[in-house]
Amino acid sequence: MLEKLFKLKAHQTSLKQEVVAGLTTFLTMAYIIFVNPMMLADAGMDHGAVFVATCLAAAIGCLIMGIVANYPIALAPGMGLNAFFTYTVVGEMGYSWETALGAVFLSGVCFLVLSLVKIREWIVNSIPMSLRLGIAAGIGLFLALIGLKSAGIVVANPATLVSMGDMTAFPAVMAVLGFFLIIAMVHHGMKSAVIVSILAITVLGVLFGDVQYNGLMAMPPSIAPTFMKMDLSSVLEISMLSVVFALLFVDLFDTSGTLVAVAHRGGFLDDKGRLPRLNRALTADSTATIAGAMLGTSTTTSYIESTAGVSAGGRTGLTAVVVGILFLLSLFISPLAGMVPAYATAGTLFYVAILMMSGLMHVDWDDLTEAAPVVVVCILMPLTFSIATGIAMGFVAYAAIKLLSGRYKDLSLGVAVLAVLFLAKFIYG
Ligand SMILES: Nc1ncnc2[nH]cnc12
Repeated sequence: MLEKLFKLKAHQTSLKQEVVAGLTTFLTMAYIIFVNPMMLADAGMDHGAVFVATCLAAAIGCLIMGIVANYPIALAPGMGLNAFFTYTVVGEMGYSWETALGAVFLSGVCFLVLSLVKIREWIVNSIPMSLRLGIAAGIGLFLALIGLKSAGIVVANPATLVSMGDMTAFPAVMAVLGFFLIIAMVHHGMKSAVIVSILAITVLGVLFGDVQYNGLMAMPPSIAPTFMKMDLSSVLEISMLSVVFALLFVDLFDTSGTLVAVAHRGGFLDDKGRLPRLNRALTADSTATIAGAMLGTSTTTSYIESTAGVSAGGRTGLTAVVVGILFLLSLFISPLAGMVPAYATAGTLFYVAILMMSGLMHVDWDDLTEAAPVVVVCILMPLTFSIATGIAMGFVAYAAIKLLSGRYKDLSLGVAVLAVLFLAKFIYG
């Protein structure tokens, strides 16, 4: 049956190879089980319920991707997208988390429709590569800042805006240690580096009496506080539509970039550089977002960490199915998830920042008209504490710079229209 469903022989793989690949991918992305509930709890959501929603949304995404699209690509609620949900939509714009979940739901439905009618490809292709790279890197810097702030390493300063916190305080020391541990372990090829670092720092927290030990395993907590709590009543307001648009937009870039990167690593692209069964992969992605919003989590997306499993030999959807099953089993480790302190995951955020910034090497730094908008996005995204603002400023900068430099041919209609819309939003609010 496995052979019929996943065509293991045709993909020159075996059950054992796929299970090892699935375990590898899971270990590299399992940090989301700890980070996501912590991040969404900042938006006022129930930690236990989000923990369950995170595991279930990831499992649903992985199982659909594996069984329907037959790709070794795993999904989970995305970093960056969860920060946008908590700090921009709820924190800055003041919407309730229920309304924000409604916006996630609607963005998932729009993504599904766009994928089915193939407009998605046109939108993504009309965005210049430099802006796509800049957006990924900017999200990375944004995550790094969140990590530094949560560990007390970067603190507010009325004179200079920000400055260094108390580096001898326990959380700061632990965060730095966790980060160094990850880098050293990754350097030595340890696939489980991130999760080992999170657990090691949590154990130190318990040993030093900073974290209370609550046990490791238990029946899953109730999902009732977030299940079907999304509120769709205000998502049709004009200001909310821009949130839906931003969520859709960020997910669009995120997913496209991730799918291409993973497919590239696995050799799944055809001779024209296209991904076969792309629509099935996108359908899995958007369906998982819709299911995640109903369960109680921010946007679910394809994970770049899937490249770890592909490097370990994962070639078919069976890898993703193994990851999905492991996320289901994770439902039983909620006491451990509840114990992990913020400083144990701060190093992880910084590490993800490094992964997301690596694309900057492909920017044409000799062409100022390409490099300048990239830097605008990268700097403004963390400093305005908003992914959406960073993206919008990048588009405006790109269009203005290309126009003033006389490089009209580089300016596609899509970018020009978006730049005008973003500019209007800055002016009229
Ligand atoms: N938003 C995201 N996109 C791709 N891979 C990720 N890994 C963690 N967050 C991710």
